Amino acid sequence: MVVIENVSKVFKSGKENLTAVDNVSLTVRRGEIFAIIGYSGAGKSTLVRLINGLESVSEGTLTVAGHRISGQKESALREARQNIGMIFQQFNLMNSRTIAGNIEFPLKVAGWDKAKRRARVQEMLEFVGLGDRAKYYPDQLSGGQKQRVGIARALATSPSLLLADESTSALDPETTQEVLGLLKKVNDELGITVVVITHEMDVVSSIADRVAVMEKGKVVEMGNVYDVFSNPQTDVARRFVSTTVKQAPNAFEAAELKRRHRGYLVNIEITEGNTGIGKVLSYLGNRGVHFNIVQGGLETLQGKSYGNLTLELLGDITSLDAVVAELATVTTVKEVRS
Ligand SMILES: Nc1ncnc2c1ncn2[C@@H]1O[C@H](COP(=O)(O)OP(=O)(O)OP(=O)(O)O)[C@@H](O)[C@H]1O
Repeated sequence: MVVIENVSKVFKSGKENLTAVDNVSLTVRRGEIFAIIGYSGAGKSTLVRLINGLESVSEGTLTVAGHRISGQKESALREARQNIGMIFQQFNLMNSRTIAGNIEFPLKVAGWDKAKRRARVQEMLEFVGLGDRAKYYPDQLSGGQKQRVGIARALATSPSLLLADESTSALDPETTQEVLGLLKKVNDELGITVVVITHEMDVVSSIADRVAVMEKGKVVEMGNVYDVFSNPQTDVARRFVSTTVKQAPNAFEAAELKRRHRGYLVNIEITEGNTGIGKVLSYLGNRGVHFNIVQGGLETLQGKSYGNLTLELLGDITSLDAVVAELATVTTVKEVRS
């Protein structure tokens, strides 16, 4: 759906060059929800603006649904953009128009006749759950409702791609989940490909199929959401994971744990695959070893768990060594050291 090949964007200001997007290559597949996550300044918004042609690429090629975006003139871009809907953090609704008027606007621009416009507006209002709000004005709606209008407006002309740039960042956690639920419905029921730009791990874990992690203009990790976040390879991905799941003890926590527990402390990784952990732990008693769970965190992504547990193992040295060796055959085991 979106094919980005070796794309860079360099902003020039005076003698300074700033590379906002640095040699990025990625493919968003038709029908998926693809997340781009990164901290402020990573280049996410610039990448989205390159996808819809609001910024021109400095290098590389970019196509959306087979339409070339890079290197095109404004007239060709206008046509390509009809296939792309976009929603924004601040909703960008026109306050002087009713909700129906906002949703109708892109249909007017696209030249739809009045009867068709009316029917489509009502259809979209029903789809986003605002069937009874047609005559309201944006100021009379909550943030979540405004974003629903934004989604209805973006989808009115039936694009095949929806770009959501920090679309839930201005919303509280509960409303965020409602809007994410609606984006999932857009994807499931209408088959629209969704690209979500975010700095929030929860957004990715709630709805995305695949993710690209951006840092300093580059994509530093990319893949299936579960694979990337259950086994992060870069510091930036690990930082995102740590916002949702407690990590293995750091040096300070390890010292504190050692002060409070006299047993042998080990941290084990939990992933969906290693069902063998339970088996090993359930036989510990037979070896004269007991355990306490003293710290840890578990999370579910795409219906699969990942995380880690810190265990205090109690028993004689030889049995402990044997147990640790056995655990090491089914998962990653690290001694907790201060
Ligand atoms: N029009 C512009 N002119 C000059 N520099 C720009 C322009 N747009 C973005 N930049 C710079 O490019 C870099 C990437 O910005 P971008 O907005 O794409 O990042 P981001 O990951 O979306 O962050 P945020 O969430 O804060 O918007 C930043 O250093 C920013 O200052």
